[in-house]
Amino acid sequence: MPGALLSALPTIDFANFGDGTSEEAREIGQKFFAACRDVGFAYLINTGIPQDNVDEMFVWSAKFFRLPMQTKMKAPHPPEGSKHRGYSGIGVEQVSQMVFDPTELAAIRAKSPDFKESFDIGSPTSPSVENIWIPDEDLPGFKAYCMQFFEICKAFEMNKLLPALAIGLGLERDFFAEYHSLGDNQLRLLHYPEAEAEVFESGKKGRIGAHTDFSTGTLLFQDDCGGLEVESPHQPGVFIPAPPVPGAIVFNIGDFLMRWSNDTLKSTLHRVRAPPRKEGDSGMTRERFSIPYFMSANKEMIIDCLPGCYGPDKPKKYEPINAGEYVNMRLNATY
Ligand SMILES: O=C(O)CCC(=O)C(=O)O
Ligand SMILES: [Fe+2]
Repeated sequence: MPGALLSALPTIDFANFGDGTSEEAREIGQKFFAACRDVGFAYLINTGIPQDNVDEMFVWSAKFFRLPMQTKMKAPHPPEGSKHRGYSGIGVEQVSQMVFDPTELAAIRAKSPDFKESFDIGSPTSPSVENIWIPDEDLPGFKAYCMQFFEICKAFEMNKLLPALAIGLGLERDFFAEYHSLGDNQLRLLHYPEAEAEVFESGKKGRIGAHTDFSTGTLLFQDDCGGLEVESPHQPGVFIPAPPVPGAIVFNIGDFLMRWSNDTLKSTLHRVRAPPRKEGDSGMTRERFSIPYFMSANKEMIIDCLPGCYGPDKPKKYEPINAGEYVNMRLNATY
């Protein structure tokens, strides 16, 4: 029973969600909504995403990151943060929390660089940004599998996840569909290399600093290394472990949906730390792989406060905003 292994985060079981029209589906939606409102994070189980596909994506990710640097650099991430595609080497991206001032950003980067490398992939039909691939002969099959996995995530998003959220919010099952119809999402392969435990303990290097995600929500697949932590909903500044659970996907709300919901749903701070040393360790902290899939609204959509999230007792806190402008503003601050 996976539930017994989980941390303080709630678990949402999609087994009986079906097409989202049954009474059981309504209950799943309500439970999911409560998790997004109270914690902003949940483990999702029985999503219908086959574990074999997830495992295979991790195999491809490891093959990609093991390529020589000069091969990975055939698909370099452009300097603009908003063109979030291709390979970023160690130290290129520094996650920061709502800091937009260049001097302040430079100071954060210099202090404790996120020790990770990443490869970003978007929809092949994205109207705004094109994918950047290494030549297929350098890793035959890689591009095809990434695209297949992207579609697997998108199917779960469109057929189950967004409908469950809509139902939980008391909206029509398909409410979010037109806002996310273009699937302008981002699949990100992440690799945190191994290093001496001491460099993490002394703060010379970090894995990923505390941050919130920008967009609607994130599906996060992690390997068995551990180290993901989520800010406690009850104690600000206290982080609770979100350990890997076989077969479960971590889900979290992003800032965009928090704003859209008039702060009803929570975009919660999270970070990745090196797992603590264990007796008999060699003094090296092992490498870690993870694969977030960020779900975004179509860039041209203007979003105003979600129906049901405002009223006489809860006035609208935010002006309507264009989805693309919002996300670009956030992305440009990370490069
Ligand atoms: O590597 C992880 O588990 C977390 C990654 C993450 O939070 C992110 O990329 O936004
Ligand atoms: Fe994140």
